[in-house]
Amino acid sequence: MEKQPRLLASQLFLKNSVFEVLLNGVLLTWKEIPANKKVVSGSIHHPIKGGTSHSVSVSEILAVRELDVGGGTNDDGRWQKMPQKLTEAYPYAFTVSYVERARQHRWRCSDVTFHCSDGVLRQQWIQTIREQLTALTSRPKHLLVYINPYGGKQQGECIYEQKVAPLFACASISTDVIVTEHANHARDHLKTEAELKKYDGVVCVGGDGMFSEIVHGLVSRTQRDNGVDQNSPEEKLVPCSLRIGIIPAGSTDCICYATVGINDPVTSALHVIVGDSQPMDVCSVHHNNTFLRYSISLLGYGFYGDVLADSERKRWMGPARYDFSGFKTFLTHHHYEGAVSFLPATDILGTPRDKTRCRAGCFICQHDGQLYSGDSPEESKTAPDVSDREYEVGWGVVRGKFLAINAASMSCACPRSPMGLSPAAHLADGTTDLILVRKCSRFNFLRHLLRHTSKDDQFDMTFVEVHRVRRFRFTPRHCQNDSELDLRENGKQLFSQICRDHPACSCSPAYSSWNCDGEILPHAAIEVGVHCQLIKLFARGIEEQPLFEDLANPQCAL
Ligand SMILES: CCCCCCCCCCCCC/C=C/[C@@H](O)[C@H](COP(=O)(O)O)NC(=O)CCCCC
Ligand SMILES: Nc1ncnc2c1ncn2[C@@H]1O[C@H](COP(=O)(O)OP(=O)(O)O)[C@@H](O)[C@H]1O
Ligand SMILES: [Ca+2]
Repeated sequence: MEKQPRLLASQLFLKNSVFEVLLNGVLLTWKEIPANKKVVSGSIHHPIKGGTSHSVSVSEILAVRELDVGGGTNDDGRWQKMPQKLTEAYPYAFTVSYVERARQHRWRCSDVTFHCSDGVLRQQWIQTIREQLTALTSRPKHLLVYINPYGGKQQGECIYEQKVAPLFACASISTDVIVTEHANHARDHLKTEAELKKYDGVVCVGGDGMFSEIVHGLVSRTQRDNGVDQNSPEEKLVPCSLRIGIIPAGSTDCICYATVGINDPVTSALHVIVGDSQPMDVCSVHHNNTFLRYSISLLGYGFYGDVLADSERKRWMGPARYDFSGFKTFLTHHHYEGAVSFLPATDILGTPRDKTRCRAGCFICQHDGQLYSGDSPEESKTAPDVSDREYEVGWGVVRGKFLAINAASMSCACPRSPMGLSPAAHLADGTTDLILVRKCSRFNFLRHLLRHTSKDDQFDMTFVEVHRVRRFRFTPRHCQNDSELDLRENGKQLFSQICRDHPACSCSPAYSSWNCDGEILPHAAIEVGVHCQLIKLFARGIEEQPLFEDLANPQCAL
């Protein structure tokens, strides 16, 4: 028979008042007892009306610890200031640390200290709370942490030491920390060396590029361990068992923002500690049956590829490099010619034009994720050659000149674009939103881009189309074969020569690059497939905000 959680109810002191404190296995509640209704002996629960009350889910309690009232410090060594009368009459105290929700999806760690006159009662409380925390099996106990010291504003180590490590210690999580020494250090360590069995998860301190390293390391390791060939675009990949936590310390941090709702290291650390789990789709990118990269957020050709290529040369500017290169790329207004063929996701709930958003516990992700087993008839269809594609059942093809070709496997919301590139995209539905922006005037493109920063619909424009797809391919007009890279290099030289000779020329180069989660891909011709729920994050998706956030405090729900 399943063991029932112990129910505990006592009258305990908190800040000069008596509180009725109740622990029932799901919630810890404390409610102030009006002065005329006190039952001082009380370990029996009496429902009492009136007074302030608080309620915390046991799943959001971080830790409980004894407080040494006499010495004035708790077992963290932190100084506790307490009224003398209280410490004399009720010398036994314990502190509960728990998650408190603040504004805009921010989480904070709060402490509440209860006092009593009986040492046995205090032990009973501490032990019972610890038992209930131990029963929460989804919580990590041992984590492998990678810090990129050069991401974003180069604050990764400091953010981790000051904001995150103390919280992990408070929650009794042990860590092995690696500060990376070069690009791909984390990826290669995960791929070949790391003793993954020792850990309950991996934590990444950095930006989207660093997260991408961790994903590449974990996914490649999992495929190798399971004998799966990543070079085959049709291969069904094996999901990774370890969850990944992101402590945002990069420039865009869009994966953190779109899965938590805010880029805040403390909030992210708390999501790791409570053991949240959010499945995520991953796109695989291939060229000529050779694996290139995985993408979790944005795969962008044209505008976002050019912004990235330009911004990489300006890393010294920090996150501001994207604003500079974004503006410059907008002015250059290059377009690129090619054919995009895609396999629409027809069997799913949801479209890219929906008004509903992917939120914590998303029904569409649950429904579409289950439906997508990888064996569906659509999935087994291979991409035909581009010349045949319009005639192939199920596949669509669009040819033309594009300012941007973007595939957003999730909303790609970030502080620059709070709704994201595809506001209705889902984290774990097995699809990506393919956004095609055809050549248009600078003015119209600016209107489209500006809509990324507002609530207006960026797809409601004649030169923009969006498709929710399972697979797609891009073939640039001027090359359809293996020698693409050579052509590309020669083409660049040729083009720059022509443009040097004709400075006023407004023609576009033949190729852009792909921006793959902030990393540049060298090939223009790619084939992309979505792998539903291949990885899991220590996150839960963005929580719905209370209707009147200013007034509503979910901690005071009683
Ligand atoms: C001229 C007005 C332009 C206004 C456009 C604003 C739209 C911004 C949308 C940003 C979407 C970002 C998608 C996420 C991409 C990241 O993976 C990538 C790498 O991040 P990180 O490793 O943390 O540096 N970031 C980018 O590619 C930056 C794109 C910024 C474009 C202005
Ligand atoms: N120690 C290191 N030195 C140099 N580059 C690194 C190091 N560790 C990781 N990187 C690389 O830095 C790049 C950017 O990292 P990221 O954390 O995403 O910062 P940002 O958001 O500023 O781009 C990634 O491509 C990653 O591979
Ligand atoms: Ca998706």
